[in-house]
Amino acid sequence: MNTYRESSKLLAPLLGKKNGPGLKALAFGGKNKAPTKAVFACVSHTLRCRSVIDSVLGRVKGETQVDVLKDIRDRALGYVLLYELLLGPYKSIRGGGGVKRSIMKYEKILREALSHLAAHGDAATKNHIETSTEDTSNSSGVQTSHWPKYVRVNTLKVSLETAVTSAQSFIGSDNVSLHTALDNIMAISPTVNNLYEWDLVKSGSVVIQDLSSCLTAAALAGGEGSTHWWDTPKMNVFLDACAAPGNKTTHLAALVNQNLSSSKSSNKVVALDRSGDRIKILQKRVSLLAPGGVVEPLHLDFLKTESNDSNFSKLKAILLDPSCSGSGIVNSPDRGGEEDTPERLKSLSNFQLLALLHALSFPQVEYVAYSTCSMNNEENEAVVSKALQEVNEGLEGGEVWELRRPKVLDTWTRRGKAVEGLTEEQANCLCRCNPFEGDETNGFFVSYFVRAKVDRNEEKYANSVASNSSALKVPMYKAGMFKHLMKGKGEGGKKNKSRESSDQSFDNGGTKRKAEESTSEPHKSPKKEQKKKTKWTETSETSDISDSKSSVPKPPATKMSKKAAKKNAYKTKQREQKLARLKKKKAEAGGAKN
Ligand SMILES: C[S@@+](CC[C@H](N)C(=O)[O-])C[C@H]1O[C@@H](n2cnc3c(N)ncnc32)[C@H](O)[C@@H]1O
Repeated sequence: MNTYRESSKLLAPLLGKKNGPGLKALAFGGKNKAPTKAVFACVSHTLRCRSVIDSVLGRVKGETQVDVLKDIRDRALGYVLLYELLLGPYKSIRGGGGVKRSIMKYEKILREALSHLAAHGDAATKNHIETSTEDTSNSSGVQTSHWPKYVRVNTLKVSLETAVTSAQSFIGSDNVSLHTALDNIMAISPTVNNLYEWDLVKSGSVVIQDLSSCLTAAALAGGEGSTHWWDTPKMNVFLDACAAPGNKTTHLAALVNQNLSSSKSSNKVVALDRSGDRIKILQKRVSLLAPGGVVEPLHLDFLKTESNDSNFSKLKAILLDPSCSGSGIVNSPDRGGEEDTPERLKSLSNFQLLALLHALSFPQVEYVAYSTCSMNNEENEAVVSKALQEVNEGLEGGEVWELRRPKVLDTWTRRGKAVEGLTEEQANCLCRCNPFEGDETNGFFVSYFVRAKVDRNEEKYANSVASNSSALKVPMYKAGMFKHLMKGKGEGGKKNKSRESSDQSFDNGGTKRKAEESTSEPHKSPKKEQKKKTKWTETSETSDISDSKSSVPKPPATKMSKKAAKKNAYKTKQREQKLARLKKKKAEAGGAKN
């Protein structure tokens, strides 16, 4: 469902009429299906703030002769989006579309008009503006308004230094810091509202992306620390198995193509998604963020891929960020009131396990990173534990998949849980983010697997943030460091006036996600659940995901000696047994859909 469109449908008859049925009567009194909680809330807030929106539009017209809604046919949608942009909990429009673009052209003058009314308007207007921004907690109950906004520097297009200098001049040095967790991530003051107007955002040179969503590609590319196994003369291929809208894909492409030795050819990320609509979004993002062939989008079901596919001959590593419950996403009201039922979780975790086992079954693959933006053990540690157990049963000859602590995330403090089947040591290899316990990110989970034949490298990894910070004279981010800038704007002040979201969906992509896509959260639910899910886009970007019927991965054909052939026959038998188990699981997974 598309929340903005649904809201505009409900709002339209209420905008024109003075004497007609009210919102509740329209919403719940007719023959139509009752609106979702999110749609009802959106319309009721828009109606409550309508007089403020009209005053803003009036002032803009008076001052600049611009009629913001003039070219917008669906006026109700215009009001909904204006409410979201100026007065809603996130002060931004999630998702993309033509109406958003028409409105965003005037964002600056609209905000100026609102500020003027907040300072000089009549008492009723001031009261409306104030009360609309008072509650800074979102539907999950987590206070996010003090979180920094995370900006990933897209090193395929711009250097960190250029991005920092540009940020300092666009939004002011006081608002800019480098996050200490990873290289090339800026933490921007939450008081900054106009990131989408920044040239570097528009050109894709930097990406607004939640820090948590940057962990997966970082783990895969930097798991072995600064020993970059992918910096070989020949191209290495990475697979992003569930890639759309492409935040992690483009991040990975940037990571594995930076600081390459001069004789090195580019590395490539093959990006799969089984949703036709979503792969189109990914293609758009790739052309902006990672042009030049370093990403190859493919509309394919990962579960139906085979390891001997010609696309995968140079494949070494897989990033797997499959559909999940999204229970870690706290800065999106889409989550409001949604319950993860046991059936839904079971279906999701079955699919996640299948996908992870499939990734681990590619004989040429040596590294796998598996992540979700879920808080549930069932989708995280339990999947990892079952996958390890299952995959290693079928392997022989000293080969074993093992969990490793990604070196690039060595200093990350929140670790995984030692659920059944995992030791404390293994749990310590896993990374989690928990906004309910104070982390300033969405909830997230990352695991990193390595084929044990790969030599251990005990090098201690240290990222470059400290040296970048001193070279560029930009501070390193410390939790709460922007609080003094928020006096009177959020929970730091007496009244909670700002509830800027960290805007990270695209990851919460770009699609959260964001520039356009970044805002239409890519996550994820099984097909039947998807109907219930809220999409904050003007145009529905539905998934065409069909029931996954995975085909069995086949080992690649190779020439071999008699001994090797015998060994291979044994391996094949083992693999067949494993695949039979997989198939059985899959049959049990049944309706496990996106
Ligand atoms: C959580 S989203 C991925 C978000 C993405 N990694 C990012 O950071 O932008 C999961 C994606 O997996 C896709 N998907 C689900 N099942 C799939 C399958 N069997 N094969 C390929 N893609 C699949 C969904 O369409 C969805 O786009």
